[in-house]
Amino acid sequence: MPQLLNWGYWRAALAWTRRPRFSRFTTGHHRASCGPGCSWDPRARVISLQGELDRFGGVSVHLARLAELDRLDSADFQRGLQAAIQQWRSEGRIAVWLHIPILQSRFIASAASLGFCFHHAESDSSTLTLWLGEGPSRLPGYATHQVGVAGAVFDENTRKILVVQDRNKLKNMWKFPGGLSEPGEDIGDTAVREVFEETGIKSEFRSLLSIRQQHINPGAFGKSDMYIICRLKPCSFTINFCQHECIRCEWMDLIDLVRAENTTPITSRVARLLLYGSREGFDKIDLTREEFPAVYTGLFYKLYHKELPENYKTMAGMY
Ligand SMILES: NC(=O)C1=CN([C@@H]2O[C@H](COP(=O)(O)OP(=O)(O)OC[C@H]3O[C@@H](n4cnc5c(N)ncnc54)[C@H](O)[C@@H]3O)[C@@H](O)[C@H]2O)C=CC1
Ligand SMILES: [Mg+2]
Repeated sequence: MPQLLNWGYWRAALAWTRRPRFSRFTTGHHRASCGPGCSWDPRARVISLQGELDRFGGVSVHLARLAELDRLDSADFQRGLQAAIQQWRSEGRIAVWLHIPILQSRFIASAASLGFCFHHAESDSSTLTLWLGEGPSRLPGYATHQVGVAGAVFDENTRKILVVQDRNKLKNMWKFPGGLSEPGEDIGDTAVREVFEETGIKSEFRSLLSIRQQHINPGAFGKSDMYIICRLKPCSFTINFCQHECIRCEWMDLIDLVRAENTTPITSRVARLLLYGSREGFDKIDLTREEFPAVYTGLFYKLYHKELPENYKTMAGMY
């Protein structure tokens, strides 16, 4: 948890010369509260931010918490930020994280001229960083991969597998239906959702079969791409495929997909993996899923690995 510092600590964190246009602050000689995370002291003629100190010794500044932000011009902001940086340096802070609401993006150029760089952006804000510590920056980067998930829906009774041909890319190439994971979505849930959206087939997660990692992927805006294929069990069989995304969709004999030439290498390899699993037992190919509580956060996560025999899980009487 970042430590919230008291007002006095950050009194000089961001200051600019008071201007007459802030007339509502010209009377009174007490500190007026002007919103969460920000205080105004008419005597000191400064605006102070409630900076947050993180556990690594960096400082986070949320401009959204600064009152009168709409009326602050870029030059005043830059002067205030410069003074604050000096202060943080003298206090031995290692980095500054500056969170800027999209409507206040005019401050980005001011910050950049003082050495800040983009760290990441969300739909409504950007985050810039400035390294103040010794040597090159040790700040972690932002997201490095996108995650795509496909569902290999295999019907053990008919030995048929569900395949599609994309409308927009890989035309005439058979592949498994799938798509990009939503933020916070489990891998198996992405596979089930994407299969249903693209083909109309309902299914259940069974296991994780393969992971492909590819760098500098044009479809991932030049970032890395993780493409995960799951084994799914069908719960319905009537195809009603999405005309926007697919030009063909069918239940194909698994052996035909294994022999097919108009397919991607990854689809072909996973078809062979499924053939092996269906003949020798899926335990040979499945990475199964189990949920655990996270030690530090108390949240839950999923762990995927080859099935571990029950006596090895408990280790009862094993020593
Ligand atoms: N090796 C294989 O068999 C294949 C693997 N993949 C992997 O699957 C994952 C993504 O699957 P998708 O089916 O593509 O995702 P998806 O099912 O989430 O569809 C993405 C949608 O966004 C649209 N789209 C993408 N870029 C666009 C742009 N610049 N402008 C407008 N619309 C755009 C597409 O037309 C599609 O409708 C990735 O991980 C990718 O690497 C995708 C195709 C084949
Ligand atoms: Mg798709």
